Amino acid sequence: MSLSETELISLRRKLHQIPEIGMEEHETQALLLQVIQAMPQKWLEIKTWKTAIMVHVSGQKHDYTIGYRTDIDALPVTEATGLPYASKHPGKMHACGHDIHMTVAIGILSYFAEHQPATDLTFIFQPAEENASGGKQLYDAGVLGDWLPNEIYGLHDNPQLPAGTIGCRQGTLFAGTCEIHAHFIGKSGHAAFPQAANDMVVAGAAFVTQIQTIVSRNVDPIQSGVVTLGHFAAGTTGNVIAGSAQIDGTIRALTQKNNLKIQQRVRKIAESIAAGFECRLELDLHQGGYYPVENNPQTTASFISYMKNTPEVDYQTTPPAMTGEDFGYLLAKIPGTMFWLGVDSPYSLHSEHLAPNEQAIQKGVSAMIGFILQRQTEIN
Ligand SMILES: CC(=O)N[C@@H](CCC[C@H](N)C(=O)O)C(=O)O
Repeated sequence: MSLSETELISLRRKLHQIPEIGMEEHETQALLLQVIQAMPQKWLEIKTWKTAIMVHVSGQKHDYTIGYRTDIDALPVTEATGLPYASKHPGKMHACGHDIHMTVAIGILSYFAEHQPATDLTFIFQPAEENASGGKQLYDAGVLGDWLPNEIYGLHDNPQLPAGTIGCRQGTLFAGTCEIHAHFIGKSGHAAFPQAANDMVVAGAAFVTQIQTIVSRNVDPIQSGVVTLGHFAAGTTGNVIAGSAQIDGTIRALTQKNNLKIQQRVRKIAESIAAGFECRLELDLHQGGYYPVENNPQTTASFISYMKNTPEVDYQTTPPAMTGEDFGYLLAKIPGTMFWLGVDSPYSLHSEHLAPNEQAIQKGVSAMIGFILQRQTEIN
């Protein structure tokens, strides 16, 4: 039998209790495998790669494959929801709702394990969306082989939308991101003798200040961009001059062109600060697989048309968001569509208080099963 809403909610709570950081999702992988192996196996084949799981559902015809992807990793966040099924892993939490994502994927898979699809389907349970471009790693490793989908879909939960509402748009849904890791290395010394040291608090502060000009002075104001520096660590105490400053942050832009332009400006400013302050710079600008999430015109037209015209689905066209997703990499390789699933919470993604409304799960499952069935008639 396809999994019921009650069974799905129970699974989601189990997954919620065992959050794991990217590429360490061993317990999560074991639980998902247990659930998948308990489904009818007639049309299923299962492969694993590191902590990923791939499931192939053999359809009535084999000339086309529709893909569905979920991420499975969690964040280094200490949960503060007070829920009875809160995280059992100290300092880790499904604060981005990937437990909801996995459960929706399992719900869709359990339906097609019972009802043979018209075309082949490939389900991808990918690790490390938050930290290590797990989708890119999996794709580049070539492990999908002939299970590589012709088109692919994936969702992200959205606390700002009512539970179960589907949100989508043509074009760019999410920004492309790039991590900034800048290390300025000078010379420490006594606070009383600045002439004998090279103070990296001052160099780092100058970098932080100058970076603020990128979005205001270098990015077309009609377009947009973000440069956030979320971490600055320098020095040890008030009367010792700091010999090093480590500054970390992230770039966000809705086009790859703007992302690269911002990267280039960050590099230029960091290098000029290092030259001006006569210090050493170690700079890592790391984009990995976090390309802008650009929805394909054809698959997205079909997706939006189904969601808009199905009375059981609440649909909203949503604006682009500055969140990132390594699904952007898969969409650069395979046409497809990413969409939002509303989970109605006053707290944002990555908040230690995030408590998604579980009613979204069944609505997401039903909407996606309906869409796959409809899409298969369009393809055949
Ligand atoms: C949906 C979401 O919150 N995604 C993350 C993706 C992280 C990208 C990368 N580690 C970076 O910080 O650039 C996000 O922070 O948007």
